[in-house]
Amino acid sequence: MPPRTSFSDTSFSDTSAFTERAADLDTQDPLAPLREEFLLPAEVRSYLDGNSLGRPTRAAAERLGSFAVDEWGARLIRGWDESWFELPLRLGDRIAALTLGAAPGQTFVGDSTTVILYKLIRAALTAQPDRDEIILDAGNFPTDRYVLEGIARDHGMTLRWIQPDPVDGVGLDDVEALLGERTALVVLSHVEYRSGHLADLPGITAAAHRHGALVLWDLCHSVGSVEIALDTCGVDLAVGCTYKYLNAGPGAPAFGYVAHRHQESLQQPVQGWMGAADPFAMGPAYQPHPGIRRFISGTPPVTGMIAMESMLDLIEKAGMPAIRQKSEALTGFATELVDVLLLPEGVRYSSPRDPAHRGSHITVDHEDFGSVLPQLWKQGVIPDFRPPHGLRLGLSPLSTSFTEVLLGVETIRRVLLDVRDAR
Ligand SMILES: Cc1ncc(COP(=O)(O)O)c(C=O)c1O
Ligand SMILES: Nc1c(O)cccc1C(=O)C[C@H](N)C(=O)O
Repeated sequence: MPPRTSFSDTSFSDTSAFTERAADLDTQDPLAPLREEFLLPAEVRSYLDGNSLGRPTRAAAERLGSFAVDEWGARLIRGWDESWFELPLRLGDRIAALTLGAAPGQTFVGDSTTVILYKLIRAALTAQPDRDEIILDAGNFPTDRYVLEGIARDHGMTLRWIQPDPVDGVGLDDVEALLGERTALVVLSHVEYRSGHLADLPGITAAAHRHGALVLWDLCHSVGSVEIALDTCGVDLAVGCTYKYLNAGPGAPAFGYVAHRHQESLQQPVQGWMGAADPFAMGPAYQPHPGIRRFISGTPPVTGMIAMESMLDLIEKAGMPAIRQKSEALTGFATELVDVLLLPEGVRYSSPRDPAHRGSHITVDHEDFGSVLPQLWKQGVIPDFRPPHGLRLGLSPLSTSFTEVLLGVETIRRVLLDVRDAR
């Protein structure tokens, strides 16, 4: 029998239909073999949190061990000359080529997302002393908002807040309504961390430029799951974390992107020795390195970068178009399941219904989800929770199967009913 195109004709009692459909989707998935490249511990029955922390690849686990023994252990300080010094820019260029649509020499790896946000925002403002307004949105991730609040406080900037639709996020009109000749910078997330809404990056970037403003995009929830074209769209600045869909491991350093046309004119505020023109000259005064390296500050976190190379290999093998296609299929399947299994139990959507308008996660709401989550984790089903009542299903395209999604949503339904019955 051909796989069903939807569950609209299926009652929950026919769970075999769901199981059969999930199995068919996994069989037909051209990227399914790549899932075996990840560590898949049996007790994790359904991992739905790759947009917080991606699974490790098997190769990363092995690579971390050999790095400790063969490089750190055997080469010691010689490792810096042999490979580590170039790592931030070599990995930056790889991330750029594979996931950002960016030419070489514009992307570096190092620091946390928060610290790079601070450095690039400060650099953008210093370059525009005659502009004193920043556009941001109340739905952005807290670290973005907190960094901007601190900079506004310390440097006399006015924050122009967008109050976005909780599901449909920041729209072009929202930004255009606040743009003006005093706008220095627009700071937004490409994919919204709670709803998963996918912003109109090209349109908003062009609108900001029409008013002479710069744009900084936070790519944490899009890099590695959504196709991005920073150079083509004329993006000025971008930042993204590597521990979500780039599977670089907890606390792995972020990347920063600075378009070539800005590099000479931007001065980043944490001018450390590793961003100097000749770090080991240890000269009397700071002279910035002529290229993207000037945005590095101190010693880059080499150990934290080791794991990401093997994930970049998998992304290179799969290609971002196929990865995005799998992502849309996974979130599309998840919404089909939510429609049949969860909406009847009072669960509500907090994400756009159209896969083209969202990243690789969806959020559903119910007042009991705060109590449901711990039970799910105990049963090896691992989404995460975002206030006030949101269960977030993060579907990493290369490491998530359709069967895993079905198991997850079915378990969410069962635990939700158990929690309700226990009252
Ligand atoms: C949009 C966004 N920005 C930034 C961060 C995190 O910043 P950091 O890596 O500095 O904790 C996250 C979550 O990890 C995020 O979702
Ligand atoms: N980034 C995180 C972290 O470093 C530790 C624990 C959790 C997280 C997160 O999931 C935050 C993430 N950016 C979010 O979208 O909520």
